[in-house]
Amino acid sequence: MAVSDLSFLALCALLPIIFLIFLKLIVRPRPIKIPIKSRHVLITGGSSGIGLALANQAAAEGARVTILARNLEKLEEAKASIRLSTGIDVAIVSADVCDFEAVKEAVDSVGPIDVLVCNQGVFVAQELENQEMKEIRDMIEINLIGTFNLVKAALPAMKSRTDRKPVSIAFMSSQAGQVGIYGYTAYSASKFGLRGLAEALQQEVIADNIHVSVIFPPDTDTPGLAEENKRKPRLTSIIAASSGAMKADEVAKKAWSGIKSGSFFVPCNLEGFMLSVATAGLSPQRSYLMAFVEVISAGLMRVAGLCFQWSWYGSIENFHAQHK
Ligand SMILES: NC(=O)C1=CN([C@@H]2O[C@H](COP(=O)(O)OP(=O)(O)OC[C@H]3O[C@@H](n4cnc5c(N)ncnc54)[C@H](OP(=O)(O)O)[C@@H]3O)[C@@H](O)[C@H]2O)C=CC1
Ligand SMILES: CCCCCCCCCCCCCCCC(=O)[C@@H](N)CO
Repeated sequence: MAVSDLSFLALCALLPIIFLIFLKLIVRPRPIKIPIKSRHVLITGGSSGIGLALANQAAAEGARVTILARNLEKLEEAKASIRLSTGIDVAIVSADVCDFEAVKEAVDSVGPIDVLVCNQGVFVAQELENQEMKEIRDMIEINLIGTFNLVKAALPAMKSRTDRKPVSIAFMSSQAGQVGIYGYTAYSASKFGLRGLAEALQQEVIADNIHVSVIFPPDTDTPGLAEENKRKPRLTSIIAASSGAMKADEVAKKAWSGIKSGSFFVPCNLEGFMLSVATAGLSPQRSYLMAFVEVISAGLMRVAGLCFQWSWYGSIENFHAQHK
């Protein structure tokens, strides 16, 4: 092999390293750890499904947990089930996230929060044409406006805490908050909204050492999903099946590991990882490695995304052909 060939090879090997150094200069660094042991964690929608799994795991890790939801009986049941599995008592508080005054009162009554997980949510899959305005309003009100109410109520105390330890605000979005899916016009709008809220909020609160995370789960086995499945458009199920379903415990595990490392995007499975890379846009990124993966695979991920779209539009076409 000639010397020039060797130096060319060496350059090829060096390029990624040079590129990583360049990324290190432009990506704002600081790996971070947000411990939850002995800290106060408020989980909304903590009486069922993913929220209950989040509460269970946080309690097991030694966090002081409060769960918030509307129905007091369901909250009591959740509290009893967490005690049964962990031997630990969580605090419960009943409030409707749509009512700002009630949220403020609830948040003030539970004391300063270190980790706020806005997980409450409702979902009814239906073509926009067939969906009631009431269902559309509920999804926007509970999933999006309710989250604004929570952040507005909790932020003042979070900002004025005296220790400067890192704290977190996390939002439960959905893979349907990264890509629009048939049957989810209102739901996707509410979940895409959370991303906008999160991106802007992160810039506003970074100086207070508050770290924002957005979690994007696929279909997850919960009471909410069982209810949704009773009347789901066939095409919604077909398209959503592109991403493998998960158990609530698995989603909670991914969510906690993302929140604790201060990750902005928290995908939950392989498809979710691909989706997060494909939709990285101008989202913040604190991991050089992930930034590197995003940059070098951007083109390829666009191709993969187009293949998915191609297959989804194929399913839609087939469906209409069969139902003419
Ligand atoms: N399951 C899935 O397939 C997926 C779910 N997600 C998201 O994860 C989150 C949790 O979903 P999941 O566990 O399935 O839902 P569940 O329906 O099982 O639980 C929803 C929780 O939210 C609470 N809640 C609903 N409305 C309000 C309200 N107005 N004020 C306060 N609390 C409220 C419920 O309690 P109560 O009714 O008593 O108020 C309950 O605790 C949602 O944001 C959902 O969009 C994301 C992707 C997939
Ligand atoms: C670049 C390649 C990316 C490939 C992956 C594409 C997969 C998209 C699947 C979207 C599934 C949406 C599920 C919504 C779940 C949900 O929120 C409801 N159950 C209501 O809660």
